[in-house]
Amino acid sequence: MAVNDADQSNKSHRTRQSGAKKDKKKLKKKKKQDDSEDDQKQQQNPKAFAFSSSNKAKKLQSRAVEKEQRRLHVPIIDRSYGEPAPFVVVVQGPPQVGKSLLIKSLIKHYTKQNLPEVRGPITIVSGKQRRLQFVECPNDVNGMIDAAKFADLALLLVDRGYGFEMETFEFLNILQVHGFPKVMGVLTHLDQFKDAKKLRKTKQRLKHRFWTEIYDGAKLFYLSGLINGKYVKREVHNLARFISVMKFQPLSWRTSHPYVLVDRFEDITPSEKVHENKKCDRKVTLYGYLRGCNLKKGHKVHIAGVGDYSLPGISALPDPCPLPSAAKKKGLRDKEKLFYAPMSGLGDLMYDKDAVYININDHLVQFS
Ligand SMILES: Nc1nc2c(ncn2[C@@H]2O[C@H](COP(=O)(O)OP(=O)(O)OP(=O)(O)O)[C@@H](O)[C@H]2O)c(=O)[nH]1
Repeated sequence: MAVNDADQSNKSHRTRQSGAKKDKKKLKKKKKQDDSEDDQKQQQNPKAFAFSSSNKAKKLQSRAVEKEQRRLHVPIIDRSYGEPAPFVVVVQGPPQVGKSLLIKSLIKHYTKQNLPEVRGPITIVSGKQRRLQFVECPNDVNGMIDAAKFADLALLLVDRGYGFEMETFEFLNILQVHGFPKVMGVLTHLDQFKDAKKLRKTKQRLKHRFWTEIYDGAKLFYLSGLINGKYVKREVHNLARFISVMKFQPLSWRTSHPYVLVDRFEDITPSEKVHENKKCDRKVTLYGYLRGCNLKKGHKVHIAGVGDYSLPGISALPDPCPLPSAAKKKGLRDKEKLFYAPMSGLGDLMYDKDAVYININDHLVQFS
């Protein structure tokens, strides 16, 4: 039978209501929709690099904070090799507060030797791996500025009778300029308090004043008075112990610049030249431990309070106060050297550029 194409009426397409074909179609449709949404998003370009999920944002944020903290806590590497130079303990305070007496008491504790007077840096061995150099800070601003540059630990002496004085605040401000070293407070003249309650109150007040100046919990020691003209042994022992185990952080400026704390100097200008002209140019040799980094011949150096000079020469000398282990290794002496204070006139070995001097006590010398 012939059928006219135009007359033919087809059943309209019935979309599948169930079965595999229906699922396939559904998936296809969904995919198409997603793609068009993505296209739309790309076209809109929501803020470039911004997060779209809050979880991701939280993770990113905490990671950034962690990274920053890690950067802040990177240990500063002490690049010095060999034995570390002695740590410098600067004893600072207003006049007559007891600076010399404290240094003498500490030296007595560490070395069992009596120091007649405090002049220049005094080097001692305080432990197997540690040497300390005690310096009394002068009572003028220039002296304080110099001391602030080389101090690894500053002992701030405070007379309880007067409380904190100008000198202490001045010194604290100066310390801030040059990189803050460790700071400890020491209260003296506490024996002048007769009333125990008043003493306790004053201690509290001064402690809180000290904390507001430095930081909450800064260490403050008390020296309760004198026994036979010396501080109480137990208190000095505690203070010495604290200094011996203290951790010193290398300050970044200092580790990148060479500096020397001179513990002895010698004028080597020929005497005829000085006789001829008292104001002639002098040649002076300076002795001390080199800190920071290496120093070279010809370097320009600044001598505090004097001026700028260039170094005509530099030479390494044997350590006048070696650590016990090093002294033993070299097999020079059985007795460990514990003490070196050339300007105060103590110490039994003295190294010069071209000679070594040995001090022998008079009672040990026998003449025949
Ligand atoms: N009663 C009492 N006297 C003390 C105390 N501390 C120090 N002195 C005395 O204070 C005087 C001064 O002590 P020094 O050690 O010479 O003080 P200084 O700070 O070195 O003094 P200058 O170098 O002149 O600034 C000495 O006679 C000490 O005996 C203390 O806690 N109680």
